[in-house]
Amino acid sequence: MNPGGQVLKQLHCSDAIQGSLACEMVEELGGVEYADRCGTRDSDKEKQMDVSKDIVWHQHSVDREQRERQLGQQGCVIWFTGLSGCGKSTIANALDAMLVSEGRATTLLDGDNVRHGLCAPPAVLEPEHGAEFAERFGLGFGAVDREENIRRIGNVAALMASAGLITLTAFVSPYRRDRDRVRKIVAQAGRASDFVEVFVDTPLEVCEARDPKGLYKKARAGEIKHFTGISDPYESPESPEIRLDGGAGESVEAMAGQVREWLVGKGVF
Ligand SMILES: Nc1ncnc2c1ncn2[C@@H]1O[C@H](COP(=O)(O)OS(=O)(=O)O)[C@@H](OP(=O)(O)O)[C@H]1O
Ligand SMILES: Nc1ncnc2c1ncn2[C@@H]1O[C@H](COP(=O)(O)OP(=O)(O)O)[C@@H](O)[C@H]1O
Repeated sequence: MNPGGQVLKQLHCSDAIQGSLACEMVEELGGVEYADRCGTRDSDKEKQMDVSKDIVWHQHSVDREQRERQLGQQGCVIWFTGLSGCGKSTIANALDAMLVSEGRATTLLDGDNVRHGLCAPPAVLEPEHGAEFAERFGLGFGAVDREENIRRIGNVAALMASAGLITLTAFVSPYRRDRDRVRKIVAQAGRASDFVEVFVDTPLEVCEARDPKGLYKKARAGEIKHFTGISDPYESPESPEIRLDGGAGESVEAMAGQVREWLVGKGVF
């Protein structure tokens, strides 16, 4: 990677972050906010820029194929996306239970849960790590924070798929670019077909009527900023592998079954 070159100038911010660039280099790419939050801040910037050259990929003796053979399935990422309240968690949870009852090895990453740990907000980090750390690494719901949230989850999901697990994820993941980046990460870790985008397409009115956590009410009252569908955008997938019509009165079991059938059809197990 040539950090000063034209090639980098064309990169997106988070691609540059993966290359361990210093704040100024990332800023140069146009991502000032992301750079300030996530770029390296060490005084010895020269050394920081060279760090990537000192990291060498380690080839393990147990490879992915061996793990998959042992489990009798292909690792993959089933990525549920949609508005808050569309049914992502409920359907992913039903599918998870269905697959586990059949002896499949799975895992389920859910937005609300992951935001309690790996992607915790600043207020959760501050008591243990201090204000500066919390401000730098804690995540909220602005576009850059969602980008980092999905980047972290995408990498974790790819690692889990590499371990042979059927990895179910339920995140709003409202931005197409962020989802497409995860698709790329997952494909690079395995096969192009390993990323399965499932769009839970439930009309906003239905989600808002459900409002199980009272968040839409708060968003309408202006108590929550950047609320997807109300004061923040949701970019629908253009060509998801699977589209579930979450507002048509179909049962959760039927929709989970639809995803299961798709996996069977693709030979995942
Ligand atoms: N501003 C705003 N916008 C959307 N959602 C919000 C917001 N604030 C809190 N919540 C709650 O957080 C859950 C979404 O977290 P995610 O990590 O999935 O979001 S994202 O993928 O980074 O967009 C989401 O969970 P689900 O309702 O299960 O989708 C909400 O309960
Ligand atoms: N197909 C469905 N039909 C009726 N209610 C549903 C359906 N799917 C989900 N629900 C209900 O809608 C609410 C939101 O579902 P949830 O899975 O939490 O959505 P999300 O994870 O997308 O925020 C829950 O109360 C759930 O029971």
